[in-house]
Amino acid sequence: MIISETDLILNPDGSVYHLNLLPAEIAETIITVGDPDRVAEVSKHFDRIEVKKQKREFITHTGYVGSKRISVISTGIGTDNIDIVFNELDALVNVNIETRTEKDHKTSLEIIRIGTSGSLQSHIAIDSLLFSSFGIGFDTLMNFYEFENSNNELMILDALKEQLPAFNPYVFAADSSLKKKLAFDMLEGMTVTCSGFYGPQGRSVRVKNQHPNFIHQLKNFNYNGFLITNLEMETAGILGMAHVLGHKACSINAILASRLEQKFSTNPNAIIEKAIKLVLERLQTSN
Ligand SMILES: O=P(O)(O)O[C@H]1O[C@H](CO)[C@@H](O)[C@H]1O
Ligand SMILES: O=c1cc[nH]c(=O)[nH]1
Repeated sequence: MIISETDLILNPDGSVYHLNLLPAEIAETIITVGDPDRVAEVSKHFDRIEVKKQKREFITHTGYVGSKRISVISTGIGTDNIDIVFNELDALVNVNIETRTEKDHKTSLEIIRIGTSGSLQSHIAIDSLLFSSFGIGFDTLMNFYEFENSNNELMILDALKEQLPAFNPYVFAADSSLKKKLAFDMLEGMTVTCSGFYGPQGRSVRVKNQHPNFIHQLKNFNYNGFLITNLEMETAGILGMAHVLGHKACSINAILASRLEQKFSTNPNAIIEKAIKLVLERLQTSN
C-alpha cells in the first residue's frame, strides 16, 4: 500500500518533514534528550561526528564511540513531540521513502532517553539516576493508536483505576534487554509522564490546582510494593510508541527535583553528565 504524501510528508530533498533526516543519517542506536543543548553534551564524547542536522527543536548528531555508531536527537518537551520523532525515525528505517511503501524486512531501533525528572519518593534522592521500568502516561498520545498491553501492564492499569480514579492513564514497560545492558545497578520505578510541567505535575504558581493532593496521591500509589517514583514529560510516550512500532526503548532519569522536600538540584549538569557517560560507556562495551 502506498503511504500518501499527507500521511508521511517529505522535504524536497527526500528527508522526513520535521527531523530533516535521510535514512543514511541515523544509527540503529539512538539516544533521545529533551533539551536541544544536551545533544552536544552527548556528542562531545563521540570519537567522530559524521552528521549534524537541525530543524526547529529537533537536533541530530550521528557519530561513533569506538566502533559503535550512535545518533543523539533532541525531542524538545512533551509527548506531542515524541509522536513526531518516533513516527519519523520509524519511517527512516521501515519505509522505502522512494516508493512510499512499508519495507518487508523491519529494523528494530534501540532507543534510550536520557532525561531529567522530579522525584516523588524519599528514597529517590536528588542527583540520583533512575530507570523507568514502566511509563504511566497521563497525557493522551496513546489514545490515538491501536495496541495490546501485556499482563503486567494490565494489572498496573487495574490498580491505577482503583487507586487513582480521577485519571485515565496508559501504561507501557521498558525493554528488559536495555535494562540488563544499561541499568542493571540503577534504582528503578514507575514514571508518570505528564502533559505539562506546572498544573499537570501538581504545581501551582498563581492559579489553584484542581488536584491539590496530586503529589501525595501519586506517592501513595502501591502495586505489590512497586511505587510511582517520578514525574516528567516524555517517558510513557516513548515506551508506548516503541511498543506499537516494534522498537526497543528505555528511559533513564537524572533526578533534579524532590517534590516532597520541594528542593531542586544545586548542580543539575553534574548528574546529567554522569548519566551520559554511563550510557555511552555501557553502549560501547555491551556490543
Ligand atoms: O530534561 P528533559 O529531557 O527535557 O526532561 C524533562 O525536562 C522538561 C521540563 O523541564 C521535560 O521535557 C521533562 O520531561
Ligand atoms: O520536576 C520536574 C523536573 C524535571 N522535569 C520535569 O518534568 N519535572
